[in-house]
Amino acid sequence: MDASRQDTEVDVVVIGLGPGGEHAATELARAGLSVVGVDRRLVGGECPYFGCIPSKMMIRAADALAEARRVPVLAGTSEVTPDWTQVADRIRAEATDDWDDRVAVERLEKSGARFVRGHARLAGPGRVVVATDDGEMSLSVRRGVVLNTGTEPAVPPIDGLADTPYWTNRDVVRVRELPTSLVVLGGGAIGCEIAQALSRFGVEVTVVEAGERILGPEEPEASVVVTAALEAEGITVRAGVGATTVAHDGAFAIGLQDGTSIAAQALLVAAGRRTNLSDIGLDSVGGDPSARTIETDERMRVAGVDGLWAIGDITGKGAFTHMSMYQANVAVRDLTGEDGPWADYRAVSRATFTDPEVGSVGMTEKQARDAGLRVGVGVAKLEESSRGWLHKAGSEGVIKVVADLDRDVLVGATAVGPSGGEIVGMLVTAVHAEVPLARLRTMHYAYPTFHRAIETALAALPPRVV
Ligand SMILES: Cc1cc2nc3c(=O)[nH]c(=O)nc-3n(C[C@H](O)[C@H](O)[C@H](O)COP(=O)(O)OP(=O)(O)OC[C@H]3O[C@@H](n4cnc5c(N)ncnc54)[C@H](O)[C@@H]3O)c2cc1C
Ligand SMILES: NC(=O)c1ccc[n+]([C@@H]2O[C@H](COP(=O)([O-])OP(=O)(O)OC[C@H]3O[C@@H](n4cnc5c(N)ncnc54)[C@H](O)[C@@H]3O)[C@@H](O)[C@H]2O)c1
Repeated sequence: MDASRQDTEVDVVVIGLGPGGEHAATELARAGLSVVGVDRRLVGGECPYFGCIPSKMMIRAADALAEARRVPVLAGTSEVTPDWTQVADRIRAEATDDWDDRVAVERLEKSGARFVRGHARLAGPGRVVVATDDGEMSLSVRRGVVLNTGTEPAVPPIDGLADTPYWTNRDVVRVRELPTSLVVLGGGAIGCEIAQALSRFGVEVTVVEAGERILGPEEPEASVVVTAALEAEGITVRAGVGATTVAHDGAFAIGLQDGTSIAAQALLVAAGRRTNLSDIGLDSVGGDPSARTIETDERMRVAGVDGLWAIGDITGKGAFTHMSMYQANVAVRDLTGEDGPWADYRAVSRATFTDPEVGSVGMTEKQARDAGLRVGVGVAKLEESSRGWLHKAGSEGVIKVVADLDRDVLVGATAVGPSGGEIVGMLVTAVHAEVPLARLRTMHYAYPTFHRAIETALAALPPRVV
């Protein structure tokens, strides 16, 4: 069938069905709008098939190994024999259906939305063209287009790299046989999480980070603790040095800026993401196809373009699944005529699932100082808390709170340690709801919990400036 003759009229087209796009299409259809959702790959996007879910399955398994290896410190002896087959099988069977999105497509269609697989692009105001296997489909849009086109792995222009069989996150989640050695290029969230998981399965891992420290966007205290933890497990962390050459001749040889070279059986490129904005026809509506991110207002409307919304990683507000879903809800409220609440980014939270885990919310100390706030900082070491001392093996961590001393509220916080991403939860509430410091200092903190160290960090804050 030649689909080019079709010219379907719909209320909303969602281009890209990452977590936010899938959610928005579903909710808009449930609200009674006629919706077409388009994806050129898999419904659900990066998170369920190549990102959060398979990587966290690796991490869950790797953490079980690490915990078993801690038995000799606390409870006797243990013998651990890692088997990657279980992880590879679980990723196929439980997470990705072997990278088949049939269930997600059915779920979407059940909501009343129509799904089209193909590459979509804007073709002027109120018009979307989709290139499908059956030809071109033209859609005329009454209410609006929601962009949720997400990202691709960014591959740095390193001499020789493009010609080698390097991995990105999309390859490593499919690995059935682990290599004996691995270089991870990039010490961000992806690099650190995967490096530690594979190392715990016996792979010899080196992390190469061009920036001065791994987990650069987090507080420096978090980088210090995580670097020490990775190194204690035998991972080599080479921070402050970029790769200049890559060659492959059976094995990889990675040349670094300082003249040294690392040999490894596999190479994972985890050097950031490239947003999918260049090939979606932004110029046809007056947008900039060369932009790295797309500017949106508090309702997720694209600045300066009528009838266009954008959500998810492409908005540059935090490349997280929960951000994509949050923004989807905002866009749905706007498209269905609700009166907010609109997007608020004061208390964006995130968790990096290394062990120790890094949970954080709001501003770092540097961001708060750069914003001109009168900043106070309180720090407590987790291993010095009662729970940390009891926990013993694997108790390293830190709680850091960042206060605006003029307003007497927290504007940011970081919890590094066992379950750091869970501990930070109460601090997310404190930042979001602007709970006065006096209240936080005088509430109950159960003994002996990890979160009780928050009370110690708060006590270390300087007094309010009046
Ligand atoms: C290894 C890894 C681990 C991660 N772990 C976490 C985590 O633990 N927690 C967390 O919150 N986040 C995590 N993330 C980030 C998370 O995956 C993303 O933030 C999340 O997927 C949201 O992305 P998105 O909604 O912007 O779109 P994406 O998930 O990137 O999806 C975009 C979709 O748009 C489609 N598309 C693009 N262009 C077009 C077009 N022109 N036409 C049709 N379709 C198109 C793509 O095929 C894709 O399906 C991780 C990412 C990676 C890579
Ligand atoms: N737990 C989570 O929430 C989670 C987990 C993984 C990914 N993510 C999201 O996915 C996004 C992408 O993750 P990422 O880790 O790829 O990106 P990132 O931008 O966080 O980190 C990439 C790192 O690679 C380094 N780098 C860049 N070029 C390099 C080079 N040539 N040599 C050496 N180092 C180089 C950068 O300095 C940076 O530290 C993140 O922004 C994050 O929001 C979230």
